[in-house]
Amino acid sequence: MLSFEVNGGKKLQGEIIPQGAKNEALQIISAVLLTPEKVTITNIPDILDVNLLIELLGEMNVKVDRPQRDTCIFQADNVNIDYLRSEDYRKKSGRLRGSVMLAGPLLARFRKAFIPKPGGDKIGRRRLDTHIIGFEKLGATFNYESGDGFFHLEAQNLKGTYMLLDEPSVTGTANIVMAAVMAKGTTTIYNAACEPYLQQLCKMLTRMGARISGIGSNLLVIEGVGYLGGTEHRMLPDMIEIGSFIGLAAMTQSDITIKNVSLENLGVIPEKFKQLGIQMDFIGDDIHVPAQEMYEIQTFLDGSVLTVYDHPWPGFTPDLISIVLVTATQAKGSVLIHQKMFESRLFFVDKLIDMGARIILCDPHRAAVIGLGREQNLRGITMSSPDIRAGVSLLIAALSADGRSTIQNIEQIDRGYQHIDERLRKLGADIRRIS
Ligand SMILES: CC(=O)N[C@H]1[C@@H](OP(=O)(O)OP(=O)(O)OC[C@H]2O[C@@H](n3ccc(=O)[nH]c3=O)[C@H](O)[C@@H]2O)O[C@H](CO)[C@@H](O)[C@@H]1O
Ligand SMILES: C=C(OP(=O)(O)O)C(=O)O
Repeated sequence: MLSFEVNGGKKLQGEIIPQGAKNEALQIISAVLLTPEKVTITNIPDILDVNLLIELLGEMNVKVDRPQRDTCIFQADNVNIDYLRSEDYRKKSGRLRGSVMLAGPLLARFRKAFIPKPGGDKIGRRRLDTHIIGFEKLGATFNYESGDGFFHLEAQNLKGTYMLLDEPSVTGTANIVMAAVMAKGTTTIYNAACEPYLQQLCKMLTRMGARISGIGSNLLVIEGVGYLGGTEHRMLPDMIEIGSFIGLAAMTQSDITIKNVSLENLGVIPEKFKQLGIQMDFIGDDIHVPAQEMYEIQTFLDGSVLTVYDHPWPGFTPDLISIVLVTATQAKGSVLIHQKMFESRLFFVDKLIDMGARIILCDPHRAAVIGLGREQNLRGITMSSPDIRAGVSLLIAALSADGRSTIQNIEQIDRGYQHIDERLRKLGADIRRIS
């Protein structure tokens, strides 16, 4: 098990370029299965989850040429579907959430798919109902085999229909969209998720020949087409990494410029960090976070305590709730953090409390943070990273803390943050990867 050893308390300085977006990459790379032609994808993040998905495609006989680390040329002209029934596939795909999105394109193109119990963060119940019910509405039949733990899906003909999703599931919407692009007739998806990840997917599919309207909204209308062709696609910068770097800069009193952030695709993210009192300058498409001694959490207009909660896009993403929480521990003032979507994502606060943070975990979904206002620094400790975003939050805490911290189980962090130790060292951090 790998760990990070961090000597905290150093002020960082410099520029950092965000990686390509993890959650977009998982959708986009799954979509290459929709065509036998070449698809070139750039700005691919070099992270565990994405590399594993690329490996899975390779095992399925998809040709993968990686001329540079951030660029892949895929060609799915001779796909081996049988691999999907193998023990190897079950094991590997069970290590990431994104593998579930292979099902939509496989159904669309090969009329059958298998979904093993997907992996990803253990942050609460993560059901697949939206995916499966959506596929069923398009005409697929499924059966769950408890013996092998697979959902088996089949569809002789996929037929467009109207559907109102029970919740705007991100991967669920992506899956249904990919299944519907080659269905017969018109599919209308209401209560669709509309994160930039999905907007990017729909734009890519459109370039491949799909006919999709309503992109960016929660009402997608898809006219099925008979064939999709090759294309090129460039991933947006990872908005979760960008938010993480804003929190990191404020918490460690660092002067950091986050380059090429694609501000227009960040939604309310900068605003939420502003509500914590963090000063930012927007220079072209860069965000400059100047070194700041103090940041003071705003109140609501009537003077009541601020609440930061997650909500489907264009609301605030649940993937930045842990980062906001840790950043608030050194602010002046108080905030209630409400993680509505996932029920096991806030338990990491016990480690922050051990480090000296003032936090009351009200219940699994809510934590009240009473900012220390730099009256005292956090103390370095040994801790383990329970999930990807909690892991980075603990890393931010460790970088700001007095003394040495050890963060174990950093595979969780490596799932989604590219070469994070190297990149932080370039900013002046004292961080080492140890085994
Ligand atoms: C690979 C990938 O893209 N992962 C992201 C994706 O996961 P994923 O697509 O798995 O997450 P879903 O959007 O399906 O939903 C996540 C959870 O939130 C609940 N839920 C969802 C919508 C809603 O309106 N109310 C609600 O309570 C669901 O029941 C589920 O438990 O979206 C999540 C929610 O943004 C992110 O945390 C994950 O990083
Ligand atoms: C929860 C996350 O990822 P996944 O859905 O891949 O587990 C995340 O990126 O914060």
